[in-house]
Order: sequence, then structure tokens, then C-alpha cells
Amino acid sequence: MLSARRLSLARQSRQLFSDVSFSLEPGRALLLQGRNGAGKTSMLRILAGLSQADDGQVLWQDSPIQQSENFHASLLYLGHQPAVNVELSPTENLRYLCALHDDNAESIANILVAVGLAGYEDVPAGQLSAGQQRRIALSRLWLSKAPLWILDEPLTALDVKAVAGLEKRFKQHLDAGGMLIVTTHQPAVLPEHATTRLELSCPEPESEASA
Ligand SMILES: Nc1ncnc2c1ncn2[C@@H]1O[C@H](COP(=O)(O)OP(=O)(O)OP(=O)(O)O)[C@@H](O)[C@H]1O
Repeated sequence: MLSARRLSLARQSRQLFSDVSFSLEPGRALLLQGRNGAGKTSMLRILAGLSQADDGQVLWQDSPIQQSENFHASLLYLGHQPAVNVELSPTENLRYLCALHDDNAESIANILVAVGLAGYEDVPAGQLSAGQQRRIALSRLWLSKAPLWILDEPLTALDVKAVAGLEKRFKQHLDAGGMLIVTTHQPAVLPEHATTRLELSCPEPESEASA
């Protein structure tokens, strides 16, 4: 279980959020919502242990994540930008990721089919479209067995078919007792009955609010 306790963060003299608490149980998703600049990425980075809140704590199985022995092995974090080596083909990118995930269950060829990259296996990623590069990055969801996924706008640049594939993968992960924290402007990809919504709603700066 992941728990956030009374998290607060200010940026550029603005309080983005304060006293945010929640717990995420196995099999549950948390959908983080809010307008551009509301602090969603900042919150995800804190939950992933990549940056610090001004106040509050994140706990993994009741231990602060900084002191937890297995938090990082339990986490799959995908940031806003697809982490893809553009000089490598999809197959080579996945081979590299396989070395990072020694618990990979499916073969590279099968995963590339699952993410819709059949026929592009050996093309340098730099020659692929934004959506195809995003599909390479999302292959990690098929490679990793980490129980906690933290995903920042994973649907960016994806077409309808790729979104449907991801929706199915999210459901499999949650049904298997995984946990998911995600920001997306397409909340329909998450199963309603297993999803809690958290809205970040700091006031807009004066100049933006009146624009
Ligand atoms: N490292 C940083 N230093 C200073 N300010 C930052 C930093 N990171 C983010 N901010 C500011 O914090 C605010 C929230 O940014 P954040 O990226 O968390 O928002 P977001 O809700 O993810 O936005 P979007 O929907 O546009 O991706 C923004 O005003 C941003 O300029």
C-alpha cells in the first residue's frame, strides 16, 4: 500500500497543494486531475521519490519511501517525455529495457505486437512518429512486474487503438492486485469502480485567471 500523508508543496511563491493525504490499496487506481500547471507532475515526482515535498511524507508499506528497502524495485515510473533511445530500434530499446527488468515475462516480439509496433521492429526510433515512440516507452508496462505504476500523461500522442490497448493493460494490472497512479485528460481508460479521483485545484495566478 502507498500512503501520502499531509503533502504540501509551493512553487514560485504559489501554494500548489497543501495537506493532501490518501492511501492506495492493491487493485486500486488514483486519477490525479487538475488544469495545466496545477501541480500534477510535481505531485507524481514526489510520490515516486524523485523530489521532496515541503511538508508531509510518502509511505510504502508503512515505511517512508526514502527508507524503504523495496520501494524502488516495486515502482515503475513513466514521466511526461517518452524515455526512448532514438538511435535504437524498438527491438533494441526493449532489449535494453529487458536488461533493466530481469523479471520480463513476455518475449520482445510479442510485446512489440501487443503495443502495435509490428512491422517497425528494426526502424530507428528517431524515424518513428511521436505516438510510435510513446508506444516503445509504454512497452515497459508489459515488461515490468512492479506492483506500483506512476504514469504522467501516458496517453499523449496515442491513437484510439493504442489507447484501447492501454486500457486493457491497466485493467489486467489492477485485476492482478497492482496499483496505478496516473494523470490523464482521458479518464475513461480507468475502470470507474476501482478508481479514486484527486483534484488539484490551486487558484490560478491573476494574470492567467483574467486571460
Ligand atoms: N522545478 C521547478 N522549479 C520551479 N517551478 C516549478 C518546477 N517544476 C514545476 N514548477 C512550477 O510548478 C507549477 C506546477 O507544475 P507541474 O508541472 O507540476 O503542473 P502540471 O499540473 O503537471 O501541469 P501540466 O498539466 O501542464 O502538465 C507550474 O507553475 C510550474 O511552473
